Amino acid sequence: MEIRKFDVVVIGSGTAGQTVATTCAKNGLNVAIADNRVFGGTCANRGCDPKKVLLAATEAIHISNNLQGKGIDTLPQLNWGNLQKFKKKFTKAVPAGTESKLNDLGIHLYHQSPKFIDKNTLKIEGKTVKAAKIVIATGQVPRPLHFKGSQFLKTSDDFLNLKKLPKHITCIGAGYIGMEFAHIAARSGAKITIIDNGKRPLNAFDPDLVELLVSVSKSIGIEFIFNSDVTQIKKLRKNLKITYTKKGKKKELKSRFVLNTSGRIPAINQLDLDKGNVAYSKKGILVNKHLQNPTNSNVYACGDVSDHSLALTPLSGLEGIVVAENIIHGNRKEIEATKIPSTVFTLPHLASVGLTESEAKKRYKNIIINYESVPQWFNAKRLQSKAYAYKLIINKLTNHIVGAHLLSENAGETINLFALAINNEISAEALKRTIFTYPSFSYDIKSML
Ligand SMILES: Cc1cc2nc3c(=O)[nH]c(=O)nc-3n(C[C@H](O)[C@H](O)[C@H](O)COP(=O)(O)OP(=O)(O)OC[C@H]3O[C@@H](n4cnc5c(N)ncnc54)[C@H](O)[C@@H]3O)c2cc1C
Ligand SMILES: NC(=O)c1ccc[n+]([C@@H]2O[C@H](COP(=O)([O-])OP(=O)(O)OC[C@H]3O[C@@H](n4cnc5c(N)ncnc54)[C@H](O)[C@@H]3O)[C@@H](O)[C@H]2O)c1
Repeated sequence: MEIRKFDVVVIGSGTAGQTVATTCAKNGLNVAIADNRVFGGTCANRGCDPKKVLLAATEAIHISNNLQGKGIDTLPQLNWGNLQKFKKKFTKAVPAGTESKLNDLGIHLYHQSPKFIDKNTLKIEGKTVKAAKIVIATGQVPRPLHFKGSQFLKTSDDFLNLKKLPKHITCIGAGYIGMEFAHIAARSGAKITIIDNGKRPLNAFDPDLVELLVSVSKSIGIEFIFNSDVTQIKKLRKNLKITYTKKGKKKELKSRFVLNTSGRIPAINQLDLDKGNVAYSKKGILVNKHLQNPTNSNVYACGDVSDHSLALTPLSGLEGIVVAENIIHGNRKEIEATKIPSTVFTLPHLASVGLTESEAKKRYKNIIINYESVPQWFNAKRLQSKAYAYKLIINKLTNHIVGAHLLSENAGETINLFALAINNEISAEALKRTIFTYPSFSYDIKSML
C-alpha cells in the first residue's frame, strides 16, 4: 500500500492549526492539514465571530432602550431571521476561503479525523500517512452532561444557527457562553433562565464586578438559579420540563429550548492517542514549555486542546506561532508568560487582565486596590448605562498595575490598554500621564488611577 509522507501533519484547521500549517508551508515544509468539520475552526464558523455579529443588533436595542425618551422615541424592532441571514454572510465564506488559502500554499487537505497508528503514522481517509511532526490542534467540544433526557440538550452551535428565537431559553452553566448568549437572547425578546451548579457566574472574574453584572442581567429579565443540579429533562408537547435540585429540594421549570453551556472539553477522543503514545489528561494534550508532548516528541499541541491553554482565540494563535517556530528551527521558542486579556461580551462588557484581587494579595505584600462603581461618570451617563465599575490592582512598591478588571460598555476595548501597560511594565504614573482622546473610555483610565 502506498504511504504518503509529509514533514508536518496538522490536525485541526482552527486558529491554532492554520497558524502552524501556513507558517510551516511558507518556510518550505511539506504540510498536510486535516479537519473533520468545515474548515476554519470554531472562532470563525461557530464561536467568537458569528456571536459578535448577533451581538451588534442587540447593541442597537440596548442603546435605544437606554436612551428612550432621551432623544429616542421609537424603539428598533429586532428581526431574528434577518439577523441570522446577515450573520450567514460572514460564516458562509469561511470554509471555502480557508481551504483556498491553504491550497494556495500547497498544503494538502484531508476532510476526516486522523487516527494514530504509531508514533509517526496516522490513518487518514483510509490511507496511511507518515509525518516527521504531528500537530494536534483540535480545540474543544461541549462538555457532555449525563442525566435522563440529556439528549434534548442543545449546544452553542445550535443557538448560533437558530432560525426562530424560542420564547423561553434555559442555559445550564453561567460561564462565558451562558452569559453572552443570555444577553443576546434576552435583548432579542426571549425569556432566559440560567441554572448553574456553582454559587455565582463567571468564576474566574472579579466577584464585585460580577455581582453588578448579575444585577444588570436581572434588570433585562434574566433569571438566575445557583447551587442547583439539573437531574432530568422531559419532553412535553411544546416545552421541555427541566427537573433540578436546590438545597436537596426537587424543583421544576418549563422551557422551549435548553442549552448546555456547562463548559467545553478537549476534542481528543477520535484520535487513538494511546497508539501514538501521546500523553493526555482530562484537560487536554500534555505539553512542555515548547508545546511538545512529553511522551511522543514528534507531537506538538496548541490552542484550546493543550492541557494548559486558556480557551481564547488570541492565545491559540500565539501558541500556533510557537509550535511552528519550534518545528522549523528546533525547540527554540517557549510559551511566554504573557498576561492575556479576556472579555465577556455581555452588555456592559466584563473584561479582565492580570491578577485577581485574591491572587494579588497572595503574591504581593503591599498592593493598592482602586475599586469603584461609577455610574455617575460622563461616559456611563451619556449612554444611560446601568453599570460602570472598575477594580485596578497596583503593586505599591513598583507602581506597576498587576491586575485590571472593568465593567463598562467599552471594557472589551479599554482592557487592551491595560494589557499593554501590564505586559510592558508601563507604570500607573506613566499611563496616567499619557494623553488620550477626550471624551473617551480610555480617558477615564486617568480617573481610575
Ligand atoms: C460560542 C463561542 C464563543 C466564543 N467566543 C470567543 C471570543 O469572543 N473570544 C475568544 O477569544 N474566544 C472565544 N471563544 C473560544 C475560541 O473560539 C477558541 O479559543 C478558539 O477557536 C480555539 O482555536 P483552536 O484553533 O485551538 O481550536 P478550534 O478553533 O476549535 O479548531 C479546532 C478544529 O479542529 C477540528 N477537529 C476537532 N476534532 C478533530 C478531529 N478528530 N480530526 C480532525 N479535526 C478535528 C474542529 O473541527 C476544528 O475545526 C468562543 C468559543 C465558543 C464556542
Ligand atoms: N468572550 C470570550 O472570550 C469567550 C466566549 C465564549 C467562550 N470562551 C471560551 O470558551 C470556554 C468555554 O466557555 P463556557 O461558557 O462553555 O464554559 P465556562 O467554563 O466559562 O463556564 C461553564 C459554567 O458552567 C457551570 N457548570 C459546569 N457544570 C455544570 C453543571 N453540571 N450544571 C450546571 N452548571 C455547570 C460552571 O460552574 C461554569 O459557570 C471559556 O472558558 C472561554 O475560555 C471565551
